[in-house]
Amino acid sequence: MDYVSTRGEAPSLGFSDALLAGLARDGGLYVPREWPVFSKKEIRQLRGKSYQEIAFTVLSPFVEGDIAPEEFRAMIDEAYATFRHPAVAPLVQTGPNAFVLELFHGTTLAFKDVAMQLLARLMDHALAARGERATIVGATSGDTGGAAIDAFAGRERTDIFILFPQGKVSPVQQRQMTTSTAKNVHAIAVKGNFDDCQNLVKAMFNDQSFRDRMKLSGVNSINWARIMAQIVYYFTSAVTLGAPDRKISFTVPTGNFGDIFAGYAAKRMGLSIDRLVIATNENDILARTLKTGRYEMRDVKATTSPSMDIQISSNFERLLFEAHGRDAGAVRRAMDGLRQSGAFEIGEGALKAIRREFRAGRASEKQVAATIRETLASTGYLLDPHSAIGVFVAAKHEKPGAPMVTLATAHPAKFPAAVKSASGIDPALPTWLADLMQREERFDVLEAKLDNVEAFIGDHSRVRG
Ligand SMILES: Cc1ncc(COP(=O)(O)O)c(C=O)c1O
Ligand SMILES: N[C@@H](CCOP(=O)(O)O)C(=O)O
Repeated sequence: MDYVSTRGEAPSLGFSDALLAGLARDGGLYVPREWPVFSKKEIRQLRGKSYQEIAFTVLSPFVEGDIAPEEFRAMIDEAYATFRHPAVAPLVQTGPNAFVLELFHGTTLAFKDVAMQLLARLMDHALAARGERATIVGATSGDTGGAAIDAFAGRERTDIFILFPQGKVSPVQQRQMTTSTAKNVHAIAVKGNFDDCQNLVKAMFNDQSFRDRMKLSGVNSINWARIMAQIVYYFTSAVTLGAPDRKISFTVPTGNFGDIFAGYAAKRMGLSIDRLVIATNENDILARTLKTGRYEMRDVKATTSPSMDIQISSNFERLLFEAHGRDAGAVRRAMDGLRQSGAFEIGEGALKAIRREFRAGRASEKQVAATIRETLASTGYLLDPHSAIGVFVAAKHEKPGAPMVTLATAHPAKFPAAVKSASGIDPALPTWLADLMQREERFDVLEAKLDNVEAFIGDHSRVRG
């Protein structure tokens, strides 16, 4: 399988090169040249299989020609052995047709662990094969950073630099990033918001000489391998609920559009998905875009779901590419508009294509708190604020008799203040993190300026240009 850039001006690459590249050299995002498609019979055969077996079957076409099957299987087994639940991503029924898909049984209690544990192993494998090292950079609104630091800590071939917005992540999220004792880990508090952090990461990738000198690689969902790994749980949950002989809908708490784009990919691969519902918090740029056809940035509001406090939703670019029939010129024009004026219009045809596949809704801060409280009262289930946004929006898009799965993207203990204020319950961290808040912190604070961040990374990375 090879990968093409959404902006059409970078060379197409094989899997491992796309993995190490992160962002394409033309600023675009890599997508597979074509979607592998599974027949109904092949999907039916996934029933009753383990998460690891399904991951191997579903993901193999994406790495074919690049990674030997037995090596890929070993990476999958090792990655998911870090999960604390035998099913990796169990389904929990919360209503007659309502389910939550728990994606928070990994080491850092958010869905990011699912992809990040595999990504770290894939990168080690690709770097070892080339005898190279890499400097990993990532931007986080709270969860990607912790998951990446956990997955890459102590790895010989990589140094990792995570930019998080100072004062805008939960205390648990911050500690997960700042208490690592591994020498290859660097947590950086940026004086700005998540979009500033993400812009800095993209700017470093677009600075070709810095990129080459530092051998930059990325762990955000701009990296195709992140999306790829997230496709698996749509398959595992859908076949459990009767796919391919029944259509399943999914509601996804959405920020950077990576998780829901993985659902779209699963559908393109033949999975019988009915509705794909985008759920946003008060930073509702995606819900507004679906309604009006205009993607228009506004100021970011701080909410109780900080991981979704995002305006520049990176993976929407991958959807635009598909919705425009893979016309890279149309994507370039939209992205130029976004850079120049903070907005772009989606043409009628593309908008129609997007609306055919997606619905969207938003939850206000009051609605999030009420959903946490009411779900607890009616089912005994305690949601984190991000998952609560999903459950609130899902309820508005359920169809009688059709299963609706909401992705539960984080454990409530990552956001104890918001959960306690909504429900009265103080959710406890699991035993392996019980002393997290007593661990010593280590991080640097930098202005949101490209020169400062590049100088810091240049001084601290073991990759020397
Ligand atoms: C807990 C949680 N829920 C939802 C999201 C949104 O996911 P995505 O950015 O893939 O849309 C994030 C951050 O990405 C998150 O950390
Ligand atoms: N919500 C994310 C933001 C970054 O998203 P990513 O999926 O592109 O890595 C976070 O928690 O950091």
